[in-house]
Order: sequence, then C-alpha cells, then structure tokens
Amino acid sequence: MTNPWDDWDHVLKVDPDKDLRSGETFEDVCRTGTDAIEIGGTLDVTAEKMTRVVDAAAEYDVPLYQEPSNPGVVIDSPALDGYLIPTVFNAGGPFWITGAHKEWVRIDDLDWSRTHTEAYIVMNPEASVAQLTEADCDLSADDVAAYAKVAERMFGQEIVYVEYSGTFGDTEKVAAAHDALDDATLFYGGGIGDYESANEMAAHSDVIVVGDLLHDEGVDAVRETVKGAKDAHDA
Ligand SMILES: CC(C)=CCC/C(C)=C/CC/C(C)=C/CC/C(C)=C/COP(=O)(O)OP(=O)(O)O
Ligand SMILES: O=P(O)(O)OC[C@@H](O)CO
Ligand SMILES: [Mg+2]
Repeated sequence: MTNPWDDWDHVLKVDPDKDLRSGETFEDVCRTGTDAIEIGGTLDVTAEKMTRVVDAAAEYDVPLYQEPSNPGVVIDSPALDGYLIPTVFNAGGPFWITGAHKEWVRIDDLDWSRTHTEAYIVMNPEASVAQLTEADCDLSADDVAAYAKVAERMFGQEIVYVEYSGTFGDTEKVAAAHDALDDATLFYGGGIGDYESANEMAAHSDVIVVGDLLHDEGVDAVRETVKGAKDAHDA
C-alpha cells in the first residue's frame, strides 16, 4: 500500500497555541517547501485554535494533517487531508496508549479512511509531551529499536515517531529505530534548527519534523531545514 508520507522528507509542525513571527503569514508558511503541515501541540490547544490554523492554511496546496493531543480538539474540516493519531508506546500508563483512543471512538464518528496511526517513542524527559504522558525516556538504542519493531510488527503502526521535542536527539538511537523498520515510515522530531541539523537527522530517518523553529525563527529558517532534508535524501 502506498501512503502520502512515503514521498515526504520534511513535515512542518504548527502549534496552534503559538504565534507566527511578526509579519509572517500562513501563505509564507505554506510556501516553505515542506511536504506537509501537521497541526498540533501538547499544551493549551483547543478546537477553536485548531480551526483558525486549518482555515488559514486551507487555500494553499500543501497537505494538511491534524495531530490531536486529545479527543476534544479533533475538528471536522474538508480542508484536512487526514488525522495522524499518536499512541505513546513508552507512556507511563494506558491512557495515552489506548484509553484516549477508546474514548474518542466512543464519542465520535470517525472517518477511518482519513485516520492514520503514529507510534510515538518519547525521548526528551523535559518536554511537555513526556511530562503529560509520564513517559519512560530512559531508553537505550536497543530499547528504541525494540519499541519500533513492536509498533510495526505487532501493532500495525504506519508511522513510528522518535520524539525529542525541544532538543536535538541521539543519532545512534534514531538510526537504531530506522534500521529496525521494514515498512513503517520513521519520523524524527526535535531540536532541528538549521540546514546542518536537518541534514544530519534526515540521514537517519525517513521524514524530519520541524516545530518550534517556525514560531521562534520564522519561515526562512524553516526553508533551510527543508533543503537540508532534501539534500540528505537526494544524496
Ligand atoms: C485519541 C486521540 C484523538 C488523541 C490522543 C493522542 C495521544 C495519545 C496524545 C499523547 C501525545 C501527545 C500530547 C501528542 C501531541 C503532539 C505532540 C507531541 C506535540 C509536541 O508537543 P510539545 O512540543 O511537547 O508541546 P508544547 O510545544 O505544547 O510544549
Ligand atoms: O519543536 P521541535 O523541537 O522542532 O520538535 C518538533 C516536533 O517533534 C514536536 O512534536
Ligand atoms: Mg513544541
């Protein structure tokens, strides 16, 4: 089966709770050259804030995916290409593995054809996502590889996401996840801030995800990371 992300090198994650740099617009964001925009954040996201971003980006060509942090922020919009639904494989309890998902399916009428799965392995203990989910981030490269394999082989996850949100990760651990996968696509996110860091992590993953850089430095900096990722994969 082919998936849209099979051809992606770069995803830009827009946090609906954070502002763009002053003077920058969603048109600029959509013209960075990124392959897709993922809309989501851990803290203080609401359906209203989600809607504002989706509506602002709707008229441009770049694929738009919502990444909800809980069932209450999922929005129904024809502008969305789909939903990327996290499961935190190393969460401290079952709520972020199956509990939130069960509640969502209970209360909502899902569009299964547009609903896709992401197996998160959360690696930065300082990140909001690690604290919220009480993730066990004390993982060796072998642990990370094993989680990746479990996600792909036992839980049929389409995407495995090594998440270092806020800090640049350990390339050995990211590479271990990459080597462990046959079919699933490896996303890497965390601390990518320029051409070099994008180029380096793209060499060890299928897709790099860039987040805070957009809100902190702006679209020109993001464009450099797109080049870094594409060059790594063209090389
Ligand atoms: C079942 C449904 C619809 C939702 C549950 C989905 C799950 C399990 C969410 C838990 C993990 C989570 C909160 C994912 C959101 C995406 C994410 C990791 C965003 C990055 O967050 P940070 O960068 O840590 O947070 P801030 O930037 O908000 O501080
Ligand atoms: O904000 P950064 O550190 O770029 O991380 C990107 C993404 O993996 C966050 O979910
Ligand atoms: Mg963040």
